[in-house]
Amino acid sequence: MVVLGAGSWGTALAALSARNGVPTRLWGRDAAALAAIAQTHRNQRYLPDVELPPDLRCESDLATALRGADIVLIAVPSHAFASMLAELEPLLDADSAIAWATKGFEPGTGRFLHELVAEHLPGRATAVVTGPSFAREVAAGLPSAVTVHSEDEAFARQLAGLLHAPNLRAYSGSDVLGGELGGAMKNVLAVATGIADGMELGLNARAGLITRGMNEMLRLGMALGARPETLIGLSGLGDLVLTCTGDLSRNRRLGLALGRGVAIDEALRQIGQVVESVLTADEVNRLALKHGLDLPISAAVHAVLHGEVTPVDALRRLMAREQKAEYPPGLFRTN
Ligand SMILES: NC(=O)C1=CN([C@@H]2O[C@H](COP(=O)(O)OP(=O)(O)OC[C@H]3O[C@@H](n4cnc5c(N)ncnc54)[C@H](OP(=O)(O)O)[C@@H]3O)[C@@H](O)[C@H]2O)C=CC1
Ligand SMILES: O=C(CO)COP(=O)(O)O
Repeated sequence: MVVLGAGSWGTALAALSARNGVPTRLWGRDAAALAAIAQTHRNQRYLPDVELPPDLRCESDLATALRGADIVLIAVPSHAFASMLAELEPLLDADSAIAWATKGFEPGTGRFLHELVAEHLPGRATAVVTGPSFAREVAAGLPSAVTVHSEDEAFARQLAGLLHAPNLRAYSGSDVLGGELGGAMKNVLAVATGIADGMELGLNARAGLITRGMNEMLRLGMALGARPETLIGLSGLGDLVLTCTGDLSRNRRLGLALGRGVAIDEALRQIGQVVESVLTADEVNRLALKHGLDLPISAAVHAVLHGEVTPVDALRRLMAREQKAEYPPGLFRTN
Protein backbone atom coordinates (compact mmCIF):
# COMPACT_ATOMS: atom_id res chain seq x y z
CA MET A 1 0.00 0.00 0.00
CA VAL A 2 1.15 3.55 -0.72
CA VAL A 3 -0.29 6.46 1.27
CA LEU A 4 -0.11 9.86 -0.42
CA GLY A 5 -0.02 12.88 1.90
CA ALA A 6 2.17 12.97 4.99
CA GLY A 7 -0.06 15.15 7.15
CA SER A 8 -1.95 13.98 10.24
CA TRP A 9 -4.29 11.51 8.58
CA GLY A 10 -1.96 10.13 5.92
CA THR A 11 0.69 9.47 8.54
CA ALA A 12 -1.80 7.83 10.91
CA LEU A 13 -3.22 5.59 8.15
CA ALA A 14 0.24 4.60 6.93
CA ALA A 15 1.28 3.75 10.49
CA LEU A 16 -1.89 1.70 10.97
CA SER A 17 -1.31 -0.27 7.79
CA ALA A 18 2.41 -0.85 8.54
CA ARG A 19 1.58 -2.01 12.07
CA ASN A 20 -0.82 -4.51 10.50
CA GLY A 21 2.15 -6.02 8.67
CA VAL A 22 1.13 -4.58 5.29
CA PRO A 23 4.23 -3.36 3.37
CA THR A 24 3.53 0.39 3.36
CA ARG A 25 5.12 3.46 1.83
CA LEU A 26 4.33 7.03 2.86
CA TRP A 27 4.76 9.76 0.26
CA GLY A 28 4.71 13.49 0.98
CA ARG A 29 5.60 16.54 -1.08
CA ASP A 30 8.15 17.83 1.44
CA ALA A 31 11.33 15.80 0.95
CA ALA A 32 13.04 17.21 4.04
CA ALA A 33 10.04 16.40 6.25
CA LEU A 34 9.91 12.87 4.82
CA ALA A 35 13.61 12.34 5.47
CA ALA A 36 13.13 13.49 9.06
CA ILE A 37 10.21 11.07 9.52
CA ALA A 38 12.31 8.22 8.09
CA GLN A 39 15.18 9.03 10.43
CA THR A 40 13.29 9.74 13.66
CA HIS A 41 10.16 7.56 13.16
CA ARG A 42 8.12 10.57 14.17
CA ASN A 43 6.12 13.16 12.23
CA GLN A 44 7.19 16.12 14.30
CA ARG A 45 4.87 18.63 12.65
CA TYR A 46 1.62 16.67 12.41
CA LEU A 47 1.73 13.80 14.94
CA PRO A 48 4.58 14.62 17.32
CA ASP A 49 3.46 12.31 20.14
CA VAL A 50 3.34 9.11 18.12
CA GLU A 51 6.20 6.73 17.46
CA LEU A 52 5.83 5.38 13.93
CA PRO A 53 6.57 1.74 13.07
CA PRO A 54 10.21 1.24 11.98
CA ASP A 55 9.21 -0.67 8.84
CA LEU A 56 7.12 2.22 7.46
CA ARG A 57 9.01 3.35 4.34
CA CYS A 58 9.12 7.05 3.49
CA GLU A 59 9.51 8.08 -0.13
CA SER A 60 9.50 11.62 -1.49
CA ASP A 61 9.79 10.69 -5.16
CA LEU A 62 6.26 10.03 -6.37
CA ALA A 63 7.18 7.70 -9.26
CA THR A 64 9.30 5.54 -6.95
CA ALA A 65 6.60 5.53 -4.28
CA LEU A 66 3.98 4.31 -6.77
CA ARG A 67 6.03 1.59 -8.44
CA GLY A 68 4.35 -1.79 -7.99
CA ALA A 69 1.69 -0.42 -5.63
CA ASP A 70 -1.41 -2.59 -5.39
CA ILE A 71 -3.40 0.10 -3.52
CA VAL A 72 -2.83 3.86 -3.54
CA LEU A 73 -4.56 5.60 -0.62
CA ILE A 74 -4.82 9.38 -1.06
CA ALA A 75 -4.91 11.53 2.09
CA VAL A 76 -4.18 15.04 0.80
CA PRO A 77 -6.65 17.90 1.48
CA SER A 78 -9.56 18.33 -0.94
CA HIS A 79 -8.05 21.45 -2.51
CA ALA A 80 -5.06 19.33 -3.62
CA PHE A 81 -7.05 16.26 -4.67
CA ALA A 82 -7.52 17.00 -8.38
CA SER A 83 -3.89 18.03 -8.87
CA MET A 84 -2.79 14.87 -7.05
CA LEU A 85 -4.86 12.77 -9.46
CA ALA A 86 -3.35 14.62 -12.41
CA GLU A 87 0.14 13.82 -11.10
CA LEU A 88 -0.82 10.16 -10.74
CA GLU A 89 -2.22 9.79 -14.25
CA PRO A 90 1.07 9.22 -16.10
CA LEU A 91 2.77 7.34 -13.26
CA LEU A 92 0.30 4.79 -11.99
CA ASP A 93 0.60 1.07 -12.73
CA ALA A 94 -2.32 -0.20 -14.84
CA ASP A 95 -3.72 -2.41 -12.09
CA SER A 96 -3.23 -0.16 -9.01
CA ALA A 97 -6.49 0.39 -7.11
CA ILE A 98 -7.29 3.88 -5.81
CA ALA A 99 -8.70 4.78 -2.41
CA TRP A 100 -9.02 8.12 -0.68
CA ALA A 101 -9.50 9.33 2.88
CA THR A 102 -9.92 12.99 1.94
CA LYS A 103 -13.17 14.63 3.09
CA GLY A 104 -14.58 17.34 0.83
CA PHE A 105 -15.60 18.24 -2.71
CA GLU A 106 -13.77 19.73 -5.68
CA PRO A 107 -13.58 23.43 -4.80
CA GLY A 108 -15.57 25.60 -7.17
CA THR A 109 -17.67 22.85 -8.75
CA GLY A 110 -19.27 20.80 -5.95
CA ARG A 111 -18.17 17.62 -7.71
CA PHE A 112 -17.65 14.59 -5.50
CA LEU A 113 -14.14 13.18 -5.22
CA HIS A 114 -15.28 9.86 -6.74
CA GLU A 115 -16.32 11.81 -9.83
CA LEU A 116 -12.82 13.25 -10.11
CA VAL A 117 -11.27 9.80 -9.72
CA ALA A 118 -13.58 8.39 -12.42
CA GLU A 119 -12.56 11.20 -14.77
CA HIS A 120 -8.79 11.07 -14.19
CA LEU A 121 -8.23 7.37 -13.50
CA PRO A 122 -11.12 5.42 -15.04
CA GLY A 123 -11.50 1.66 -14.97
CA ARG A 124 -9.89 0.93 -11.59
CA ALA A 125 -11.16 -0.46 -8.33
CA THR A 126 -11.90 2.55 -6.11
CA ALA A 127 -12.98 3.14 -2.50
CA VAL A 128 -13.45 5.87 0.08
CA VAL A 129 -12.20 5.42 3.66
CA THR A 130 -14.26 7.50 6.07
CA GLY A 131 -15.91 7.59 9.50
CA PRO A 132 -15.31 9.12 12.93
CA SER A 133 -11.54 8.96 13.33
CA PHE A 134 -9.30 11.64 14.75
CA ALA A 135 -5.82 10.93 13.40
CA ARG A 136 -4.21 11.46 16.81
CA GLU A 137 -6.41 8.82 18.44
CA VAL A 138 -6.01 6.27 15.64
CA ALA A 139 -2.24 6.79 15.64
CA ALA A 140 -2.16 6.37 19.41
CA GLY A 141 -3.98 3.04 19.07
CA LEU A 142 -7.16 4.16 20.83
CA PRO A 143 -10.32 2.21 19.85
CA SER A 144 -11.93 3.60 16.70
CA ALA A 145 -14.27 2.55 13.89
CA VAL A 146 -14.09 3.51 10.22
CA THR A 147 -15.91 2.39 7.11
CA VAL A 148 -14.75 1.67 3.56
CA HIS A 149 -17.26 2.13 0.74
CA SER A 150 -16.74 0.87 -2.79
CA GLU A 151 -18.94 -0.12 -5.72
CA ASP A 152 -16.65 -3.13 -5.84
CA GLU A 153 -17.69 -4.79 -2.60
CA ALA A 154 -14.80 -7.26 -2.71
CA PHE A 155 -12.37 -4.33 -2.84
CA ALA A 156 -14.16 -2.60 0.05
CA ARG A 157 -13.77 -5.78 2.11
CA GLN A 158 -10.13 -6.20 1.04
CA LEU A 159 -9.15 -2.66 2.01
CA ALA A 160 -11.16 -2.79 5.24
CA GLY A 161 -9.31 -6.01 6.03
CA LEU A 162 -5.93 -4.31 5.58
CA LEU A 163 -6.91 -1.48 7.95
CA HIS A 164 -8.78 -3.58 10.52
CA ALA A 165 -6.67 -3.92 13.66
CA PRO A 166 -7.05 -4.94 17.32
CA ASN A 167 -8.16 -1.39 18.14
CA LEU A 168 -9.61 -0.36 14.81
CA ARG A 169 -12.85 -1.81 13.50
CA ALA A 170 -13.03 -1.27 9.74
CA TYR A 171 -16.48 -1.91 8.28
CA SER A 172 -17.33 -2.07 4.59
CA GLY A 173 -20.18 -0.84 2.41
CA SER A 174 -21.09 0.06 -1.15
CA ASP A 175 -22.48 3.62 -0.91
CA VAL A 176 -19.56 5.76 -2.04
CA LEU A 177 -21.59 8.96 -2.52
CA GLY A 178 -23.30 8.62 0.87
CA GLY A 179 -19.97 7.95 2.61
CA GLU A 180 -18.37 10.97 0.97
CA LEU A 181 -21.30 13.28 1.65
CA GLY A 182 -21.39 12.62 5.40
CA GLY A 183 -17.64 13.07 5.79
CA ALA A 184 -17.70 16.36 3.90
CA MET A 185 -20.84 17.89 5.35
CA LYS A 186 -20.08 17.16 9.01
CA ASN A 187 -17.14 19.58 8.78
CA VAL A 188 -19.51 22.46 8.00
CA LEU A 189 -21.92 21.46 10.77
CA ALA A 190 -19.03 21.19 13.26
CA VAL A 191 -18.35 24.88 12.69
CA ALA A 192 -21.96 25.64 13.67
CA THR A 193 -21.79 23.75 16.97
CA GLY A 194 -18.33 25.19 17.60
CA ILE A 195 -19.71 28.70 17.17
CA ALA A 196 -22.59 27.97 19.57
CA ASP A 197 -20.20 26.53 22.15
CA GLY A 198 -17.80 29.43 21.66
CA MET A 199 -20.70 31.78 22.39
CA GLU A 200 -21.54 29.65 25.47
CA LEU A 201 -25.10 29.03 24.31
CA GLY A 202 -25.42 25.81 26.31
CA LEU A 203 -25.81 22.09 25.78
CA ASN A 204 -29.39 22.28 24.48
CA ALA A 205 -28.21 24.48 21.63
CA ARG A 206 -25.44 22.02 20.80
CA ALA A 207 -27.80 19.03 20.70
CA GLY A 208 -30.37 20.98 18.69
CA LEU A 209 -27.74 22.00 16.12
CA ILE A 210 -26.34 18.48 15.77
CA THR A 211 -29.81 17.04 15.23
CA ARG A 212 -31.04 19.73 12.86
CA GLY A 213 -27.66 19.45 11.11
CA MET A 214 -28.32 15.73 10.71
CA ASN A 215 -31.65 16.67 9.16
CA GLU A 216 -29.80 18.83 6.61
CA MET A 217 -27.41 15.97 5.84
CA LEU A 218 -30.34 13.61 5.34
CA ARG A 219 -32.23 16.00 3.07
CA LEU A 220 -29.22 16.78 0.86
CA GLY A 221 -28.09 13.15 0.92
CA MET A 222 -31.49 11.81 -0.11
CA ALA A 223 -31.73 14.39 -2.91
CA LEU A 224 -28.35 13.26 -4.24
CA GLY A 225 -29.07 9.52 -4.01
CA ALA A 226 -27.25 8.58 -0.80
CA ARG A 227 -28.67 5.73 1.24
CA PRO A 228 -30.27 6.69 4.56
CA GLU A 229 -28.47 3.91 6.44
CA THR A 230 -25.13 5.34 5.29
CA LEU A 231 -26.09 8.79 6.54
CA ILE A 232 -27.05 7.50 9.99
CA GLY A 233 -23.96 5.26 10.07
CA LEU A 234 -20.30 5.87 10.89
CA SER A 235 -19.61 8.18 7.95
CA GLY A 236 -22.63 10.43 8.64
CA LEU A 237 -24.03 10.55 12.14
CA GLY A 238 -20.89 8.99 13.63
CA ASP A 239 -18.52 11.59 12.22
CA LEU A 240 -21.04 14.38 12.83
CA VAL A 241 -21.20 13.60 16.55
CA LEU A 242 -17.42 13.24 16.80
CA THR A 243 -16.60 16.47 15.02
CA CYS A 244 -19.36 18.54 16.62
CA THR A 245 -18.37 17.52 20.15
CA GLY A 246 -14.64 16.69 20.10
CA ASP A 247 -12.16 19.50 20.60
CA LEU A 248 -9.57 17.63 18.50
CA SER A 249 -11.68 18.68 15.51
CA ARG A 250 -10.11 21.56 13.64
CA ASN A 251 -13.48 22.49 12.14
CA ARG A 252 -15.08 22.63 15.57
CA ARG A 253 -12.10 24.67 16.82
CA LEU A 254 -12.60 27.16 13.99
CA GLY A 255 -16.22 27.56 15.13
CA LEU A 256 -15.20 27.91 18.78
CA ALA A 257 -12.79 30.70 17.86
CA LEU A 258 -15.36 32.52 15.70
CA GLY A 259 -17.95 32.23 18.49
CA ARG A 260 -15.47 33.83 20.89
CA GLY A 261 -14.94 36.73 18.51
CA VAL A 262 -11.59 35.72 16.98
CA ALA A 263 -11.16 36.79 13.32
CA ILE A 264 -11.21 33.92 10.82
CA ASP A 265 -7.67 34.49 9.52
CA GLU A 266 -6.26 34.48 13.03
CA ALA A 267 -8.28 31.35 13.94
CA LEU A 268 -6.98 29.49 10.87
CA ARG A 269 -3.44 30.61 11.62
CA GLN A 270 -3.68 29.27 15.17
CA ILE A 271 -5.04 25.90 14.00
CA GLY A 272 -2.23 25.59 11.44
CA GLN A 273 -3.64 22.52 9.68
CA VAL A 274 -6.24 21.92 7.01
CA VAL A 275 -9.76 23.11 7.94
CA GLU A 276 -11.91 21.62 5.21
CA SER A 277 -15.14 23.46 6.11
CA VAL A 278 -13.82 26.74 4.70
CA LEU A 279 -14.07 25.35 1.16
CA THR A 280 -16.76 22.73 1.80
CA ALA A 281 -19.31 25.30 3.02
CA ASP A 282 -19.24 26.87 -0.46
CA GLU A 283 -19.84 23.53 -2.12
CA VAL A 284 -22.65 22.45 0.24
CA ASN A 285 -24.29 25.79 -0.50
CA ARG A 286 -23.81 25.23 -4.23
CA LEU A 287 -25.35 21.73 -4.06
CA ALA A 288 -28.27 22.98 -1.93
CA LEU A 289 -29.02 25.72 -4.49
CA LYS A 290 -28.75 23.28 -7.38
CA HIS A 291 -31.24 20.90 -5.74
CA GLY A 292 -33.59 23.63 -4.49
CA LEU A 293 -32.99 22.82 -0.80
CA ASP A 294 -33.06 25.23 2.11
CA LEU A 295 -30.28 24.16 4.52
CA PRO A 296 -30.31 26.99 7.06
CA ILE A 297 -27.49 25.87 9.37
CA SER A 298 -25.11 25.17 6.49
CA ALA A 299 -26.11 28.50 4.91
CA ALA A 300 -25.48 30.31 8.21
CA VAL A 301 -21.99 28.78 8.48
CA HIS A 302 -21.30 29.78 4.88
CA ALA A 303 -22.39 33.36 5.59
CA VAL A 304 -20.29 33.59 8.78
CA LEU A 305 -17.20 32.17 7.06
CA HIS A 306 -17.57 34.79 4.32
CA GLY A 307 -17.99 37.59 6.87
CA GLU A 308 -21.51 38.34 5.61
CA VAL A 309 -23.07 38.02 9.07
CA THR A 310 -21.75 37.89 12.60
CA PRO A 311 -22.27 34.69 14.62
CA VAL A 312 -24.78 36.62 16.77
CA ASP A 313 -26.85 37.69 13.75
CA ALA A 314 -26.64 34.20 12.23
CA LEU A 315 -28.09 32.75 15.42
CA ARG A 316 -30.81 35.40 15.58
CA ARG A 317 -31.84 34.54 12.01
CA LEU A 318 -31.90 30.79 12.74
CA MET A 319 -34.08 31.29 15.80
CA ALA A 320 -36.44 33.63 13.93
CA ARG A 321 -37.25 31.10 11.20
CA GLU A 322 -40.86 30.02 10.75
CA GLN A 323 -42.17 27.20 12.90
CA LYS A 324 -42.72 23.97 10.95
CA ALA A 325 -42.87 20.16 10.92
CA GLU A 326 -39.69 18.45 12.08
CA TYR A 327 -39.28 16.42 8.84
CA PRO A 328 -40.50 17.08 5.31
CA PRO A 329 -43.06 14.44 4.28
CA GLY A 330 -41.63 11.39 2.53
CA LEU A 331 -37.99 12.11 3.45
CA PHE A 332 -36.96 8.45 3.33
CA ARG A 333 -38.93 7.56 0.23
CA THR A 334 -36.34 6.62 -2.38
CA ASN A 335 -38.57 6.04 -5.40
N1 LIG B 1 -6.76 14.58 10.71
C1 LIG B 1 -7.79 13.79 10.85
O1 LIG B 1 -8.13 13.41 11.99
C2 LIG B 1 -8.58 13.33 9.67
C3 LIG B 1 -8.48 13.96 8.44
N2 LIG B 1 -9.23 13.54 7.39
C4 LIG B 1 -9.14 14.20 6.09
O2 LIG B 1 -7.87 13.92 5.52
C5 LIG B 1 -7.49 14.99 4.63
C6 LIG B 1 -6.09 15.44 5.00
O3 LIG B 1 -6.18 16.00 6.30
P1 LIG B 1 -5.00 16.00 7.36
O4 LIG B 1 -3.99 14.97 7.08
O5 LIG B 1 -5.65 15.97 8.67
O6 LIG B 1 -4.39 17.46 7.08
P2 LIG B 1 -3.07 18.10 7.70
O7 LIG B 1 -3.29 19.56 7.73
O8 LIG B 1 -2.71 17.39 8.95
O9 LIG B 1 -1.96 17.75 6.60
C7 LIG B 1 -2.15 18.11 5.26
C8 LIG B 1 -1.09 17.40 4.45
O10 LIG B 1 -1.39 17.55 3.08
C9 LIG B 1 -0.22 18.01 2.43
N3 LIG B 1 -0.55 18.77 1.24
C10 LIG B 1 -1.17 19.97 1.16
N4 LIG B 1 -1.28 20.33 -0.13
C11 LIG B 1 -0.71 19.33 -0.86
C12 LIG B 1 -0.50 19.13 -2.24
N5 LIG B 1 -0.88 20.03 -3.14
N6 LIG B 1 0.11 17.99 -2.64
C13 LIG B 1 0.51 17.09 -1.74
N7 LIG B 1 0.36 17.21 -0.42
C14 LIG B 1 -0.26 18.34 0.01
C15 LIG B 1 0.49 18.85 3.48
O11 LIG B 1 1.84 19.02 3.11
P3 LIG B 1 2.73 20.22 3.72
O12 LIG B 1 3.01 19.85 5.15
O13 LIG B 1 3.93 20.21 2.84
O14 LIG B 1 1.89 21.48 3.60
C16 LIG B 1 0.30 17.95 4.69
O15 LIG B 1 1.23 16.90 4.67
C17 LIG B 1 -8.56 16.08 4.80
O16 LIG B 1 -9.49 15.98 3.76
C18 LIG B 1 -9.24 15.72 6.14
O17 LIG B 1 -10.58 16.13 6.19
C19 LIG B 1 -10.08 12.48 7.50
C20 LIG B 1 -10.19 11.80 8.69
C21 LIG B 1 -9.45 12.17 9.87
O1 LIG C 1 -12.55 14.03 10.00
C1 LIG C 1 -12.12 14.05 11.12
C2 LIG C 1 -12.47 13.06 12.12
O2 LIG C 1 -13.26 12.03 11.61
C3 LIG C 1 -11.20 15.15 11.52
O3 LIG C 1 -11.95 16.28 11.78
P1 LIG C 1 -11.32 17.74 11.61
O4 LIG C 1 -10.85 17.86 10.19
O5 LIG C 1 -12.42 18.68 11.98
O6 LIG C 1 -10.17 17.82 12.57
